[in-house]
Amino acid sequence: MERDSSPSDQFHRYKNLIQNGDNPDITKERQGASFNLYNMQCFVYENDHKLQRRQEILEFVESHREFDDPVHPHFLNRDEQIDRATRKCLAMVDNLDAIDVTDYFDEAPLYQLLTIGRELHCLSLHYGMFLPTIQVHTEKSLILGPFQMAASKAILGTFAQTELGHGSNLSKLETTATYDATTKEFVIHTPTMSAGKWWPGGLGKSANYAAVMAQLYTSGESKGPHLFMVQLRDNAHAPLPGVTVGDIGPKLGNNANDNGFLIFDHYRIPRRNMFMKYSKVEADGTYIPPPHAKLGFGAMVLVRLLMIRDQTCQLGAAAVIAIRYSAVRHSAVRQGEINEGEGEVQILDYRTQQYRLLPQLARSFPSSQRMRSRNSTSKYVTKQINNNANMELLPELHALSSGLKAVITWEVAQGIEQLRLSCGGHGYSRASAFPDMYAYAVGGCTYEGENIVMLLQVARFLMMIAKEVRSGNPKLAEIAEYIAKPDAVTARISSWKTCSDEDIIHDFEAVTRKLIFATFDRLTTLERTMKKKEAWNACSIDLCKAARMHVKTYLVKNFLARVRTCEDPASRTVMHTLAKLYAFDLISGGGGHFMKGGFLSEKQFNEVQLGIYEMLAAIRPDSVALADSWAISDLELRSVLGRRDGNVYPALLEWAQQSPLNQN
Ligand SMILES: CCCCCCCCCCCCCCCCCC(=O)SCCNC(=O)CCNC(=O)[C@H](O)C(C)(C)COP(=O)(O)OP(=O)(O)OC[C@H]1O[C@@H](n2cnc3c(N)ncnc32)[C@H](O)[C@@H]1OP(=O)(O)O
Ligand SMILES: Cc1cc2nc3c(=O)[nH]c(=O)nc-3n(C[C@H](O)[C@H](O)[C@H](O)COP(=O)(O)OP(=O)(O)OC[C@H]3O[C@@H](n4cnc5c(N)ncnc54)[C@H](O)[C@@H]3O)c2cc1C
Repeated sequence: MERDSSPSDQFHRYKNLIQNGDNPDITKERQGASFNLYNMQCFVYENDHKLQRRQEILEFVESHREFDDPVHPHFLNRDEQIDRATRKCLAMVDNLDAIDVTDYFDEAPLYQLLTIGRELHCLSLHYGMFLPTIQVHTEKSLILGPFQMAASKAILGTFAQTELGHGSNLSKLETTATYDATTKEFVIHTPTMSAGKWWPGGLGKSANYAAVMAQLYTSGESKGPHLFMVQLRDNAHAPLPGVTVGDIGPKLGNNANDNGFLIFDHYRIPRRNMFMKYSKVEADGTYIPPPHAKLGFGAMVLVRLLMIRDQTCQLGAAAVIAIRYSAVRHSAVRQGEINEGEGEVQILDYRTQQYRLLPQLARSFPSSQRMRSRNSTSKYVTKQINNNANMELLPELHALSSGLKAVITWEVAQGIEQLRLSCGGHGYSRASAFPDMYAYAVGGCTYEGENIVMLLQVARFLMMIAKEVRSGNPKLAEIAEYIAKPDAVTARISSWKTCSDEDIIHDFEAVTRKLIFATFDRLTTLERTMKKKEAWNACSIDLCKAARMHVKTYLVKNFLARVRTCEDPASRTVMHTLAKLYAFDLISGGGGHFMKGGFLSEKQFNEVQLGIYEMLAAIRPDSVALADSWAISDLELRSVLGRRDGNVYPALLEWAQQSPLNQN
């Protein structure tokens, strides 16, 4: 169809009307901050070295043309998305010298975000689970070969555990690995349709190897799920005889990843392909059990820890976008004026808007920071296990990683949705980045352990502690010491300005303790008339509530403790208010638990509510600077709404220009 002027011409006419330079509102916000941004950023990232590394990695990526996107990824179809991600992955791993590849918590995820964006891709499982599985589960004397092959990409692997019929319940996986002592091989087989592997990332097209979880049978006996290194494709990348493999189709998000299915037909692998660091099958078929039954699940524990940090950063990025946008957006209708006649206001000035934004911003800080010390805990535990077969800390680490994974992924997904809503219509556009962020984050509620299933693992740990405390002989892990403290009758919380950190912690601990023991009592009462598993099922909603509260208490305590380490007084003051807002918001949301039995009085509850309103007002002038303290570049953010310069409207027009529908 002929037109007088193309959409592109019209666009350029608009664009010329728009002035260069940062949006004046956002500049004003920055100038009004009560703290020094650099000091705050150093606190957020622990030290200036980490901050400097962020900048160096950004500059490296920006200066390499192979990381450019000729077409904006939002406008690609699935094949093109996979091609793009694969091209980027190759460029990424060809330049690994740019980062410390062992830094899985900071440098590696940042590098990946800058090069590819928020996507699980064809190498996510290779780096995220296959390499860690080799590291954690291969005997020291044998590790070099497979590790070097995997590290150099001579082999590309995935982690194939979930099946069509079973994902959470690992004990019921159906794929079998039957040892044949005559040929010294394992026979890997898919005995039923529901035993087909389903979901592994990178399996559909990319991987040629997999760490496969299968039920081990040796000398005619079942020994439970074990891991095996299995080659799937030949040198020409065709599936090997006995292997059927393919892509499972499009999903809610992460569509650049070729999640796949896998069926084995009596497929043989050498005996040494069993990962034998902890459990073994000797040549004659003798089985040697591991020092701890659950060591085989170690790679999952590590990835849960990685996810906690990764997901929290998504919430941080979402808060940055929504806060910056709220600073440059004015409400367009007359009713929007707070004081009639004084003109339009920034939407950031609405108290309801602050209530949508600032608790999410607060939520994004504690878990990201704690993960730095969790990283050292996990290293410590791994060392203990490797050196002394000391398993004492394993249950604590399992409970903690499962609980944090469940609570944080849920809060991140909910938070991103709340922040999307706070941006009105533009939040619904993919240009905002919210849809991709949400699709990425919500996947984390399911993979690496479905959240309810994970909470129930925490509850197992808590019920065991409660039983020990009641028996008067507790051996308490550090994270559970508070469970043995004496009962508290009344809450200590008061006005946000006067109540101390100790008061807040006292109340959180007391409420969580009550919840744990109330659940424990209900469970033990039910167990008198029901089978144990039936009683557990009947109690499971309360068990999840107690587990959630335990994790939230942990997060509140750690946020407050971390704020105390901030050396810059101005930054500490703002962060302290943010930490209190975080705690008060949790109390307000969980009011039922706090007010039960009159623990928190109505007067105190009102003070909590009022405190929230006052803290929102107190943080408001610093909100853009607090968003900036995440030190996220535009390349990392990938959001038109969250641009650092605040020039949202021309950027939206420019982004829309790339729609293929505007090309003819
Ligand atoms: C440049 C490079 C760039 C690199 C960037 C890097 C960034 C990476 C980012 C990450 C990307 C990765 C993406 C990942 C994608 C998803 C992958 C998957 O989903 S994969 C698939 C993920 N799939 C899943 O996650 C499946 C989830 N399901 C499970 O994990 C298990 O079935 C279960 C835990 C639920 C039950 O276990 P089960 O044994 O069946 O049953 P019981 O309940 O009877 O428990 C008995 C006892 O065992 C105990 N215990 C249990 N586990 C552990 C442990 N780990 N430890 C210690 N203890 C443990 C438990 O406490 C209990 O103790 P007690 O009370 O008796 O004392
Ligand atoms: C994006 C994505 C990527 C993935 N990547 C991989 C991968 O690379 N490799 C891999 O092996 N897997 C992968 N998975 C699979 C993932 O690990 C599983 O989906 C997950 O572990 C949940 O298992 P399920 O799907 O069987 O859910 P189910 O266990 O069937 O859960 C369904 C419902 O049942 C409930 N439920 C289940 N068990 C219990 C219980 N004991 N008590 C109470 N409620 C229960 C759950 O809470 C949930 O509400 C991926 C999944 C996704 C979404």
